[in-house]
Amino acid sequence: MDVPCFLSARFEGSFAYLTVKDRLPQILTKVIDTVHREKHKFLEEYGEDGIEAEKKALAHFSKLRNEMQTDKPLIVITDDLPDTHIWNEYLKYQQSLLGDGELPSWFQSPWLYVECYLYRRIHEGMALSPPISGYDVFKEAKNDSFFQSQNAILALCTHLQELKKGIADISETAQREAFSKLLQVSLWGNKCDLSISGGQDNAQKFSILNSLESLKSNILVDDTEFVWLLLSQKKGSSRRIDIVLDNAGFELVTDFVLADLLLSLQLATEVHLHAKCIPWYVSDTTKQDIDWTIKQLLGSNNRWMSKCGETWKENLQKGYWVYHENLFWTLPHEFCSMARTSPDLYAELQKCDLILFKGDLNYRKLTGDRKWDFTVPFSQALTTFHPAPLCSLRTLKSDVQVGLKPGGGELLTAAEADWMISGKYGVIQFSPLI
Ligand SMILES: O=P(O)(O)OC[C@@]1(O)O[C@H](CO)[C@@H](O)[C@@H]1O
Ligand SMILES: [Mn+2]
Repeated sequence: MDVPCFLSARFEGSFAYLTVKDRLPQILTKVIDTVHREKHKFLEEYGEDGIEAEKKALAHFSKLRNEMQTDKPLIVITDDLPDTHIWNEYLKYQQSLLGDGELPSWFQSPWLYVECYLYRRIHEGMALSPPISGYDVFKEAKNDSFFQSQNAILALCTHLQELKKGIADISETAQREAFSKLLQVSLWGNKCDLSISGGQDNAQKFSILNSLESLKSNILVDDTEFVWLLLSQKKGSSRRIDIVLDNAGFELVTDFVLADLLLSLQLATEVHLHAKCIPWYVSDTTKQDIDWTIKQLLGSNNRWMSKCGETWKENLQKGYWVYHENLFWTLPHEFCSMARTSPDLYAELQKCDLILFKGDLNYRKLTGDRKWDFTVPFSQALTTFHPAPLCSLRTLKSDVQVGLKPGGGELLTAAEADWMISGKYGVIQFSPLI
């Protein structure tokens, strides 16, 4: 099957170009500022070794920023982590795709590759700077985002606990309505992403529940009915739903609330959560973020928030929720390569009854970050990636979108030139197991 070309910064004026030219350097500068500000903590904790390490990391990041801003060739990664060889093999693969003498570079190579490569080089900078290697350069921003979203989190936890009080007696229609509402909350939670904002505050300041009705027209593809039909059949039977998480902070709470409801409505008997192994795309969730978020809720003086914290901690302890970690999620690979490059993960996902993919980067990897026509069916854009029935919950923050009705994309472009990158629109897009 012919597949279109990759999004790339080589297309001047494209969103990829503006990202590599402006936003990624902005994100890297915020990393430099953050590590610089932590100097006194590194001194307190590690003495002079901490200061030397901080200097080494800053030098690494400054060199990295210069390489990116002057479109230098991409270079091998020199730390010695479990995925280093995979990244360096991938660099060779990217080079093999080019003509003689050409080298992969920031503005010429596929956007998906160079953006993922940036975050892996940031991690390299910390890995090469012991004893501060374990410091998450995005932690402060992720924590702030959580603290700025307290009102929205409080409203959501209250909503969930009130709903659960009478959940055993509500009608099938009310159950479907409750599910649909929290699926939309999880979708719009994806707006709170610190990569699109260049690391600037992007927290959820008010209760999202009151906005769902007004946001409905911004859902460009709503396959909730297909998801509901899949899950409402054989309720109570053993069923596994996986959530490939995206951002920490408010979005992570919306995903926990959805995961809680899936169990409470007996739409699932186990929910598996996939987070990132390393700090990624500024606000993506790591295991430390999961533990920190639940601890914050547990310590809340609000009864509903602390109740949620207790339940979610217990779900993880008792195996109703299962945590997974896999290097694949922080590699540059399109998901259609998973069966070949990460067969263990693909086999794991084949055990699922449904996989929920959160966010824009996952959507880009699902569709290969290619410039598909808007009307190409979602299942077709997945090409060979069909481990299980899957649904993307994604707010549009990059210029790739499939599965629209004829003329839909063109109408939106005529009305709002930035409809694919503003985060204003979203999709609940389903693909059955084919
Ligand atoms: O995956 P997320 O958190 O929804 O979004 C990630 C993102 O902000 O980063 C990239 C732009 O730099 C795009 O994929 C998208 O805009
Ligand atoms: Mn993200």
